[in-house]
Amino acid sequence: MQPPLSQDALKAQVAQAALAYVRPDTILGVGTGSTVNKFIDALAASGIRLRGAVSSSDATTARLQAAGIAVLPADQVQALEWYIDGADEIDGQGCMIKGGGAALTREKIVADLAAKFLCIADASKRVQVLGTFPLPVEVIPMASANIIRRFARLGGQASVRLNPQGHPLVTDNGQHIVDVRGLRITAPLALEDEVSAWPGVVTVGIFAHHRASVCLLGAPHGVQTLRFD
Ligand SMILES: O=C(CO)[C@H](O)[C@H](O)COP(=O)(O)O
Repeated sequence: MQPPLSQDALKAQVAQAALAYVRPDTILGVGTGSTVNKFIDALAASGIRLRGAVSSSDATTARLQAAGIAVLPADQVQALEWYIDGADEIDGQGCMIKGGGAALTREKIVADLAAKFLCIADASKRVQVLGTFPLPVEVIPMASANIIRRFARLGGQASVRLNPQGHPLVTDNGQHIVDVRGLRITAPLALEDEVSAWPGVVTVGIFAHHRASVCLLGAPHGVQTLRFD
């Protein structure tokens, strides 16, 4: 009997499958994370030539450039057909929690440029209700204590994310991340709207307004395609 595929192998599988959505000579929005890294590697090895990519983080920019893919500034691109990114959780409507890699703000900005969002994830990310994964929120540091209190009133336990040195993690945008545990997100659109309106919130990691159009889910029996439009 074959040993079960590792999470890493499942990510590699969906990264490879995502190549079918890449049209040569177009501009692609590219997310952030270990699954996307595998996608960038697969794209580089595929020989598919892009006009360029719009990147969602400094880490992705570096990886794209190392792969010989031109990175175009987001403010010089009017529209994209596809944005390709991973997720920390995805529900049955294609709504997602994102931001485990602290790149949620630029991810949402690039996703907003795109007509369609292709989510690539291993099967462990598929959930019935969002919220087991701590919800990341990018915040302006002076607002974090108040935002933590606001989440407590909603029943969530929030804390500022620390870097390996024990200091608040600083995002590519110079801000902090608050991670919220204990929320059962049954109405993702409403919660995205509510938290987005709080003073000092830069971006909440609920992607309901920018939910996935298609999700390629890596499972032991192969890649499953979920369509949400
Ligand atoms: O939102 C993200 C980064 O901010 C990532 O898409 C998310 O954390 C999934 O990452 P991975 O592909 O490493 O599992």
